[in-house]
Amino acid sequence: MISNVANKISKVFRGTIIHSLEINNVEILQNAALGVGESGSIVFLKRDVADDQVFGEIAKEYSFTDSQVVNLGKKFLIPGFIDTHAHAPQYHNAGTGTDLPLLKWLEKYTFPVESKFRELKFARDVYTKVVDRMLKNGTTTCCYFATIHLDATLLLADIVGERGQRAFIGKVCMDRNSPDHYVETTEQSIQSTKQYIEELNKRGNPLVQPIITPRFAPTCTDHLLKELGVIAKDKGTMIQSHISENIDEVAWVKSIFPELKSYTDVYKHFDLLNKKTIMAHAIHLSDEELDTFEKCEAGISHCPVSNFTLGSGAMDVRKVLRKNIKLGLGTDISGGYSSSILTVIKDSLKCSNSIFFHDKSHTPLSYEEAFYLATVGGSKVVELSDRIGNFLPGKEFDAQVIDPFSANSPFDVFEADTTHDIFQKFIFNGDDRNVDSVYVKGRKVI
Ligand SMILES: O=c1[nH]c(=O)c2nc[nH]c2[nH]1
Ligand SMILES: [Zn+2]
Repeated sequence: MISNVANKISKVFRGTIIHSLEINNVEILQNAALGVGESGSIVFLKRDVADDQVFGEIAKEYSFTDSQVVNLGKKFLIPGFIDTHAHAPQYHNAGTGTDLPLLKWLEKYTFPVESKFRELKFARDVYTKVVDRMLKNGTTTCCYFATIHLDATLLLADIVGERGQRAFIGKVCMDRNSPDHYVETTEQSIQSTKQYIEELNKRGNPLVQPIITPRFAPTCTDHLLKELGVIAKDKGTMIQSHISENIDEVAWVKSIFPELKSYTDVYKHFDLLNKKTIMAHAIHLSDEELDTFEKCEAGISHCPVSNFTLGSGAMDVRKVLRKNIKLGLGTDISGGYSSSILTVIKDSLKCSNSIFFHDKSHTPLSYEEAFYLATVGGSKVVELSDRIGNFLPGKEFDAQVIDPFSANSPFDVFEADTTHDIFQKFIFNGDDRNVDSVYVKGRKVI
């Protein structure tokens, strides 16, 4: 009998459980049982427990009763998705402003909407809706960019905390090459970043962490980049930014930092490239820059929906994976129009296929690999692979119950379909109508 209080069972899921162990190993467990402890951690994962007697023995061993058992029936359990790159304020614009490339898009649509977040009423409305939408789509962990506004960024953190999502939230820093209505002084940017970290840490929610967020190199002075590198090191925080998304952007960085070797070298020079760094896009990096990512153990957020929409280019996932660089998926709301990681999974396959069209040596990404990137891959990028990403005992229970037979399900299941087929149908044709419930660290949040 298990007596350890931390391991005291609160819930047991019985039925089909699907998760990734390795990039090419999706484990589909039929007749499995997963026990969640009162602390929100996974206490056990048992395979092959169809037999009631075998299940009864597990119930005895872990001291749980029938009333604590959730029989999944025709539903199945998968890990929560990890969105490694999203702009919460841009959710206001999601699905609009899809006609311009990056730099023009920032100027015409993005900076104007972000500057409105100085008003807390406006911020509350958008932030409540984006967090609810993310959770409905099964995103249990999200790396959010907020805006330059301290109050509104703390408000986002409070809303995320109330709703129970796991998140990294960054106050955006930008002190040059930005419009007059949306820019900070260097001192304001440094001070409000320090204050933000202090205030957020005071809230004491271990699920919601600050992340140092220089918007991207062109909108930050050398002084600001240097100070942000120092703060990140002092506080041990994660770092997020953008890199090498668009050809004009890369040329612009070269003209601003002529003394540095490359875009990657800019972040490295200012101590902003290490194993706690998440760089979005990374489409046009040279082999040498990818080597630097590998050496620094920095992670990449692949955002194909955004890359297709803004016409930025096709990132070569195989090049990144070959070098053993940590890789996750990101919606990049609202460069990406969809807040669903399922949409990102599908576009990551199209992106890889598009490379294969002109390079037959490229092996297209499989949907199982993309599912890995959306879960375990993301957990590595956010440096939480010991806690989330799959259902190994000891990890925290971040999960979605998927119902392929929900009312208004966007796909149909036929008699001959195997569990593998149904899972694949969900990945390609499913959406939030199939997300029955969502858990973060054992707490039901949907
Ligand atoms: O996709 C992007 N979205 C942004 O908001 C942004 N800012 C700089 N670079 C960016 N890229
Ligand atoms: Zn972005």
